Amino acid sequence: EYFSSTDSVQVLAVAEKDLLQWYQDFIAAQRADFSLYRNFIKQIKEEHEVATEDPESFFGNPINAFKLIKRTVVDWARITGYIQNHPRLQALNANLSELSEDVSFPGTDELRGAAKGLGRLQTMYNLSSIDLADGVINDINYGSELSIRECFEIGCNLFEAKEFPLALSWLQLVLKFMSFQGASNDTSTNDLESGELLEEDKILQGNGIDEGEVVAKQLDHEGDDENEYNYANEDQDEDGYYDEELDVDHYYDEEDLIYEKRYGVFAPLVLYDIDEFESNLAIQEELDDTFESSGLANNADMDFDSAVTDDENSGINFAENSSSNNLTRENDPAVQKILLETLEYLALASYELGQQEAVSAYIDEILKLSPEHFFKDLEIYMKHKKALNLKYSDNLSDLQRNHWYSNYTRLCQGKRVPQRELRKLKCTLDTQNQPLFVLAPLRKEILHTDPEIVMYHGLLTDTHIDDILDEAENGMQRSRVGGLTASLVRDVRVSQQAWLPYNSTTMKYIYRTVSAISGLDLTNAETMQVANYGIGGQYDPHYDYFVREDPNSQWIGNRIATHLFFTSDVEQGGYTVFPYLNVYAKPVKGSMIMWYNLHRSLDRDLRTLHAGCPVIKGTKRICNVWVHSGYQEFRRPCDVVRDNYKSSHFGA
Ligand SMILES: O=C(O)CCC(=O)C(=O)O
Ligand SMILES: [Fe+2]
Repeated sequence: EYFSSTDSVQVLAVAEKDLLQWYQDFIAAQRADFSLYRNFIKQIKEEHEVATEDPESFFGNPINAFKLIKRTVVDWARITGYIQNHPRLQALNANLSELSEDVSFPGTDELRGAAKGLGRLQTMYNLSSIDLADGVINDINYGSELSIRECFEIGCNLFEAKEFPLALSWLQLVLKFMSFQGASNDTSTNDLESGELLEEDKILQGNGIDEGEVVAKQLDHEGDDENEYNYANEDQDEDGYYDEELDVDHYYDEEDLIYEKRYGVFAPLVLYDIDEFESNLAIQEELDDTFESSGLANNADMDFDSAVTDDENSGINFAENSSSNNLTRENDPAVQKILLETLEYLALASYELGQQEAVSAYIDEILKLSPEHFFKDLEIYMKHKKALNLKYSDNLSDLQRNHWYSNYTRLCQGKRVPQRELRKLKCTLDTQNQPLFVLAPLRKEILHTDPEIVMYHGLLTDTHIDDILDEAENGMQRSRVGGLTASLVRDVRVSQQAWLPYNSTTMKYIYRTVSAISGLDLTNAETMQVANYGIGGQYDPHYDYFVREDPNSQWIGNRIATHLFFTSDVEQGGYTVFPYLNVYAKPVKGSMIMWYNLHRSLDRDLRTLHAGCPVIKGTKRICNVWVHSGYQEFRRPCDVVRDNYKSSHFGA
């Protein structure tokens, strides 16, 4: 579960650094080998060219005859042995499997989850796809743009998640970025130029600039000037590297092919698309078979010296080729493939939304690109099938259908409906008649009066919070919702959580503080829940009390009160909101919100519906102390009259 927690994303980033280093070293070493093989083979090939002119005379020369025999006995055997033993690849594989034991790499679900997280943010905060693609979140430019490929991935994943309008907006962006003037009717502009097309592909296509540099540097260290020369120049020759006729060249092509694949080098770890993975695997296997070689360390022993010396064919045409790296190439199969897939998704998403004309327009474009595309038949089907004509409301989620939904989103955006009552709200310093607070009075902010929702500021210091995080670190798991038996991982709550008992010094401090503030008996409190929310992390509107109480619960009675600590600030988003009460609270590190979930009569207070809004930027950390109603008879006695009438007309 990576998308739901910033902490785990950071773990992944650390793991990726390892991957980066390993592959970089691996590639550098492979390339160094390649140049040795190539030079060796080139030299032999030249000999054969001479030999074919007059074989009899050539091999009639005892020196030539000796060289041939020496090569077959010594050199070819060495190369073969070198290639067949494979410590480098074995070492890489060992590293990889060790890493995947430590870190569970994300899969397709996680990618989908992350895309949905972004989509949730867009819906909640009216963030346009084009702004996000430009790295702009709520008018703040964070300078991290999305590439076309990333926009494409978001679009596809949102489509698969049935978020059709959002999927459309992303895929239309892809079309626009590709400067495709087809069926897209969106006319807004974007900073991205088509020249920036498929930025990853540029890298993945193995133009090799970086790797070449790396190797050149490495060889520089080793003082191997010849090799460095070959290396630095190798990048310059984009297609084929060397004489086309040389068989060895196809190794390079294959190597490049691997990079060209979307997740080429990561294929064994990131299973994105099974077909793609399989074809990568096939290429990888072929490559492995070919280069079952021993490590670079053995190079010194090999007798390739003569072959390494000259290489007059390398290093030409640098300037020419660098301009052909521009990926706007219309006929580039990678570009065509994305374009086609984008159009396919656009046609399907439009179809789902009943946008019949758009469907036809997209299919026309598809057939222009690929006349035999199977959408040919689908077009007839789609044209003849009655337009779905879904209304806007047909696409609303259950959540969006709630009558409080607009309050919810408004509050999440930090906006309240103006109300007379708001004027009664105030901030006070309060000792609560507790000796604990005489010297350091509580800084109370009343957010709502009936039911009372109070925010207490500055309760936890950074040290307390660090202690809590340390204690919770090992127990974090994706949050589950649901009472009784069903405890499900659902999108309703996207966060990670752990539970802490009141044992340590800091936890005892929390226990004392909460009992002093609320006056409740904490012997009937749940252990403290620690949670953190990452990208799009949130908690849909809900009640903290249990609708059906668990007869086997270890706690007596329902959750009478919630104490919600904020243990981080949040850069953007992540407010706690009460849709019925027109209340929002912006998280402030070290503060706590407290409210009662039950009326004094212990009936459920339906007004306490609340939510954790999606985090837009940053990490949100909270802790919950839920106290149950048992033992509180003297702490919070009942009124004479039942007071549940106050909320009986609320509720979904
Ligand atoms: O994250 C929030 O602001 C609310 C959390 C919450 O309501 C809960 O954990 O029950
Ligand atoms: Fe809650």
